Amino acid sequence: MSLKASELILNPDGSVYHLNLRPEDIAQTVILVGDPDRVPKVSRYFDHIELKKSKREFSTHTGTFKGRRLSVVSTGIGTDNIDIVLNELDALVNIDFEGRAVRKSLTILNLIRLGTSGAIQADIPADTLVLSDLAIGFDGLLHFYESEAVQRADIQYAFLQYADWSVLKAVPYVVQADPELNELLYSENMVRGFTATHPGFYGPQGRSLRLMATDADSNQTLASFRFKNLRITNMEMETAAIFGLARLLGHKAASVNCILANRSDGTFSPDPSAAVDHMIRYTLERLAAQGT
Ligand SMILES: O=P(O)(O)O[C@H]1O[C@H](CO)[C@@H](O)[C@H]1O
Ligand SMILES: O=c1cc[nH]c(=O)[nH]1
Repeated sequence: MSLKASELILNPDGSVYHLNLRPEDIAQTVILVGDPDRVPKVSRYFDHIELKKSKREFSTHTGTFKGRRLSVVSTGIGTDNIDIVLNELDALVNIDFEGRAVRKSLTILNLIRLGTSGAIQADIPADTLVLSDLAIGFDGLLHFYESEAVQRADIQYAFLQYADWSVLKAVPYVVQADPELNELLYSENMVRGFTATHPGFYGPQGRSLRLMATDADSNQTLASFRFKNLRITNMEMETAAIFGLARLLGHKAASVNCILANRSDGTFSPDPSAAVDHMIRYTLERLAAQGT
């Protein structure tokens, strides 16, 4: 069945609507960063850059690192943007734009988020690299898709009961990283994490400037939750949607987050740009060493 012009939206040059990319523009391994200014901070380590394109907050560089083709794409902030980026990256590899039809043979992308995040546990200091095994999404995005099969209902219901969750908020969903990609990225100096993905930076993450949050203790509630030996480690604004949509679309996803703030003791990284640079160099070397 042909996808209508209103559903698969293509620009006059044949590129996909928001990302402004054509199928040949992306590599099979894509690094996702929130901040468009982080894209050149990744690609400056490439052997060479073959493509630079951008539109709105979505900036893409494609090139090679130690001979391996990689793309780095900025998502901007939030899971609403992740919905666009994951659907359009998938369309680039799995939909034939000329025939406007899903391809018979599907391509699996490796999607690796390199983000910044706040820790909620006292023993995870600023500058730590957290590799997320799981994520809990408080944004509700995944519930707009048929997604029960990829949700960890056991953890979700335990959390709902524990937190006495208000029905006025979206039902949290728990989703997993790709275990193979995580093994490839992991080393002992990282912390394995269970990442909370919020639909905002202030109220949803327990910050109050002039507006009061409905639950002033929400970070403590999250930090105290236990499921078997699991605890929620850190919070940011994209990982759960990346894990959930990647699983639904058949891609592999991982999320490495550099801890900038520790919300438990109120500290902040003394040198955030050095911490982010360390995360970038670590991940690139890891990908090159493992041949992904
Ligand atoms: O540094 P990035 O990747 O943007 O990630 C974090 O930083 C932003 C908030 O400052 C949110 O996008 C959050 O997830
Ligand atoms: O506290 C923080 C730090 C970075 N990003 C977030 O979303 N929260």
